[in-house]
Amino acid sequence: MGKIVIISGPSGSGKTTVCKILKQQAHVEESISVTTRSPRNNEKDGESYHFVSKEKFMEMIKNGEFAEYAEYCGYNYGTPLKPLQEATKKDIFYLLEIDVQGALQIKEKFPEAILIFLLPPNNVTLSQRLINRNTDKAQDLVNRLKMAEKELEYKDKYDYCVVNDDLDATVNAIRNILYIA
Ligand SMILES: Nc1ncnc2c1ncn2[C@@H]1O[C@H](COP(=O)(O)OP(=O)(O)OP(=O)(O)O)[C@@H](O)[C@H]1O
Repeated sequence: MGKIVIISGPSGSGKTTVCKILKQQAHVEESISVTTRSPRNNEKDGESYHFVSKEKFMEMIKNGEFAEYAEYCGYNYGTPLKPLQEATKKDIFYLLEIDVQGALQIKEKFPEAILIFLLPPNNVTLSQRLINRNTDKAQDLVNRLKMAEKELEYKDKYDYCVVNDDLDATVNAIRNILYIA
């Protein structure tokens, strides 16, 4: 049956980049999270995220529409429950690109979920990648880098840690994990 694969890691560690490549493969699908943050330049509603207002997000919590939800750098993020339940009935890998708080909530509800933590090669490279990405306001960028240190403390709770230095090597490492998991 479907396997839930959670990819976490500090902002800029490469989660989106890696998931985008992984989901090109057959039998790999990705959850679309709901968020109250604004879309980045290249992001379309319903593709990268479902972008909603704070009020709508709170209503969705009240209606039990999330498998997990968390606040990250001042914005809300949640994983829709229904598609996740559907995915577990299909013979696929279902990727969740979520933060450490959300990951642990899912692991509690779905203990068979595979938790992968993506690490940057080092702090300088992480900052450089976020600066080069050029998608965040200066304050958001500072907040994301501050959060990185805290998030790294959770890495030992994960089943696997992968250092995202060379992108191809990272993707191959994750493919290998999924075949053996
Ligand atoms: N292995 C790599 N080598 C060089 N650059 C990379 C690598 N992986 C990702 N990047 C680049 O680093 C930047 C951050 O990657 P990405 O947006 O995937 O991170 P993220 O973890 O999803 O961040 P966020 O949590 O903020 O969404 C992007 O510009 C991406 O192209």
